[in-house]
Amino acid sequence: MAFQFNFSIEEDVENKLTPLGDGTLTLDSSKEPPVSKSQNGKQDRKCSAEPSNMLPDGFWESSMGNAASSEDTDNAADRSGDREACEKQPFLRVAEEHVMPKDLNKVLENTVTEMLPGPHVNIAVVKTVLLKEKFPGENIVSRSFSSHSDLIPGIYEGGLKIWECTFDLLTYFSKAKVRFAGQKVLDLGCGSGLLGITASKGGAIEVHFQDYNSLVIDEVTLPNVVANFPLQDEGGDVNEPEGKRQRKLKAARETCKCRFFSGEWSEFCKLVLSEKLFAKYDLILTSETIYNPDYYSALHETFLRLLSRNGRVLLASKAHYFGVGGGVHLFQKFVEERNVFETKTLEIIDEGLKRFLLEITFKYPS
Ligand SMILES: C[S@@+](CC[C@H](N)C(=O)[O-])C[C@H]1O[C@@H](n2cnc3c(N)ncnc32)[C@H](O)[C@@H]1O
Repeated sequence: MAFQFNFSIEEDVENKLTPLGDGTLTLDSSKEPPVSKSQNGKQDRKCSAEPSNMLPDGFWESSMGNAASSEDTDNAADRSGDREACEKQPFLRVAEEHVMPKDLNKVLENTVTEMLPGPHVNIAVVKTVLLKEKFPGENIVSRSFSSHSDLIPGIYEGGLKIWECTFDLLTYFSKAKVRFAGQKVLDLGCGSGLLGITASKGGAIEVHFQDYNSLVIDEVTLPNVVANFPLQDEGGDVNEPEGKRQRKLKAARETCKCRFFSGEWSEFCKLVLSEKLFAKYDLILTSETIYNPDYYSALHETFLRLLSRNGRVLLASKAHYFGVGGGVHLFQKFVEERNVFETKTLEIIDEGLKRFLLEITFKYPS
């Protein structure tokens, strides 16, 4: 199955892309093993804030503004400490919460919405047109295009497009009649956010979306969520038919129960755990997030710290990721060695590139 892009880039921008230097990896494992362009297959990971030359002016500041508005003073102080620590350790991209904009129509500006093809009925996907004026200079989109890579470790982790294991999990949800009702769900490494959106539509009480890149959250995840719960109150027309009013209320409730975070996993953990009333997740959904063995420790720690004792992780992955070296068996071995969780194979999809669906639960639930 070919990967489906849910963004496009203005032609003019594409024409002006300049080739990148070392450090990019291609993960298009559906055809042939990709080539690592760097000598050691890696690039120094950059710290916290998007490097200023990769984002539009004011982009970082605006997401900082969002974060500040959602945190109390103590937490904000903690976070600034995190930022300093992060500046010293260039491995951690600091986590931020992205607040849902009040005017949801703005979120869908310059986008075209389509229904997801195939058996995954009822999910709208936004095709985002990333305009040159909005993202001047170099950014993760142009870097991804210019380097012909699906990710740039530590800079762009692949969330701009929908990866095929997402479709495997969506299919599994319907086949296995996975229940979301009443659950607190995390879509970890969400990209398009289709897993979390499905959970929300299925009655989850709260859904959190996390992606490494703030651009992905703002330009892909959030628009997709809004496109799936599009109605909002436009001023409370008293003559509005009851049915329409009820639908608006329902849509508003759906969007309210979603929260959005960007940042590296251990930073994300710190951010959510800093909330006094944080309740752990009943269900963590995660697709194509075990490609890089360097991240296994942070991922395992995230499950450990954020999953409720009786909760479960549903993880979808290719058997092996050429070029980066991760894959199902390596990750299962890593989990076994830590002896905290057990993994169960739910399904093996053996068409094209072999893919796995795993369930991960605590070995000793309380
Ligand atoms: C290959 S993409 C998959 C996106 C999406 N789940 C899908 O299936 O379409 C991997 C995702 O994992 C997240 N990710 C990978 N490594 C991460 C890390 N160390 N910290 C935080 N997020 C990470 C990225 O945000 C990215 O969206």
